[in-house]
Amino acid sequence: MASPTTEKANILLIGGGGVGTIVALNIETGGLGAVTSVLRSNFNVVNQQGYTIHSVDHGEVPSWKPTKGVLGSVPDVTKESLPPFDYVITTTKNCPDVPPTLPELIAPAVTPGHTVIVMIQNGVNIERPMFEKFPKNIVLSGVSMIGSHERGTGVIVHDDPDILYLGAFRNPNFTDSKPEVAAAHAFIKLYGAAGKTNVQFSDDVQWARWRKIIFNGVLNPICAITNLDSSRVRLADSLVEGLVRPAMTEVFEVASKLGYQLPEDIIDTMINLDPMDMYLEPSMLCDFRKGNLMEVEILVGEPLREAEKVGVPTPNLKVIYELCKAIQWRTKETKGLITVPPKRGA
Ligand SMILES: NC(=O)C1=CN([C@@H]2O[C@H](COP(=O)(O)OP(=O)(O)OC[C@H]3O[C@@H](n4cnc5c(N)ncnc54)[C@H](OP(=O)(O)O)[C@@H]3O)[C@@H](O)[C@H]2O)C=CC1
Ligand SMILES: CC(C)(CO)C(=O)C(=O)O
Repeated sequence: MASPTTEKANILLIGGGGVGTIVALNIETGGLGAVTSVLRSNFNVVNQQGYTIHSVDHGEVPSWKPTKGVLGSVPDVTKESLPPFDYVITTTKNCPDVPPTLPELIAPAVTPGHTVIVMIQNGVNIERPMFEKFPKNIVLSGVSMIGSHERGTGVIVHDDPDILYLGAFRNPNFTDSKPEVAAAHAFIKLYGAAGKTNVQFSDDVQWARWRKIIFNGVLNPICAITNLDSSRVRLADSLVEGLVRPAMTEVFEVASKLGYQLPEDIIDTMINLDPMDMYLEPSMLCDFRKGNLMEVEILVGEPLREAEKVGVPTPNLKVIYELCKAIQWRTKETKGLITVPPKRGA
């Protein structure tokens, strides 16, 4: 487990978009961690002028940068003789169908046996490839209920308060879970130090992830496929009873078969998660509208593969998955990640 090497914990955050920026701001405001953020498309703008943040929790924050600055790529701690990072926080979109995979991306910054990896990302089974690549590291799970998006380059609009359920994934190579639980509490302390966020310990991170996947595996992709925000999905004729509820019921049954007993009213809770007058755009719809790749595999593919393993029929989820994969395929073609054979006569 990381014992901070400097007075403040030395933190690398990878992916400074909607969620990552607010995560970095929370930590810096609390004063117990010093953050370096690795950025991609917004690197030049943020490097030159900082972020412009409109936050329901932090107010108006102009020209903001983490104290250790921003980088355009993941630093290699061994080659660059850098002090080890106590924490590497992942807040990118997680798309294992597009290389590099997340473990490959973060590897140069991870010190085996020292760095605590904190995955503040949606999805189920996301820890499995992490433990394969980093068998000696602690990996924490952050299930975030925030609403925060990058609306222009370096412009973050955070309009739904930050609630984070933080706990430890079980590393199958560790016999004792105590260091993992201690690491979760240590991170909660530094994350919540500013008192601007609602961060809570989660003692069953798999349960928390299967609870949230009822929303993220169904409403999120349906919003993207239909190009409708979640309020319009709820208003649109028979879509809720015809597709949303049946597909959520399938995911509920998969979770039950796996041993995660969710509350009986979870489906209604998730359908009505956000106030109607919020017109919430879930993250997959945001990606669709920006022409970005979507987290199809960790949000829809994994629940479906689990369903197949435990023998739960999921005909609705299967159709949602195939349609999402087709959208993803189209985005990959637009981005030049795949090419099709030339049209005859062209
Ligand atoms: N937004 C929300 O309100 C919520 C999101 N979540 C989850 O949080 C996670 C983060 O989502 P969100 O903040 O919305 O995502 P965003 O797309 O807003 O931000 C992700 C950031 O990561 C960057 N990134 C991606 N790959 C790399 C890379 N290789 N190197 C450096 N930077 C990279 C992206 O850059 P680029 O612009 O170049 O792609 C982007 O700036 C996801 O798992 C999401 O499902 C959970 C709850 C709510
Ligand atoms: C549930 C919700 C909408 C916000 O926490 C989300 O997880 C997402 O946008 O992906």
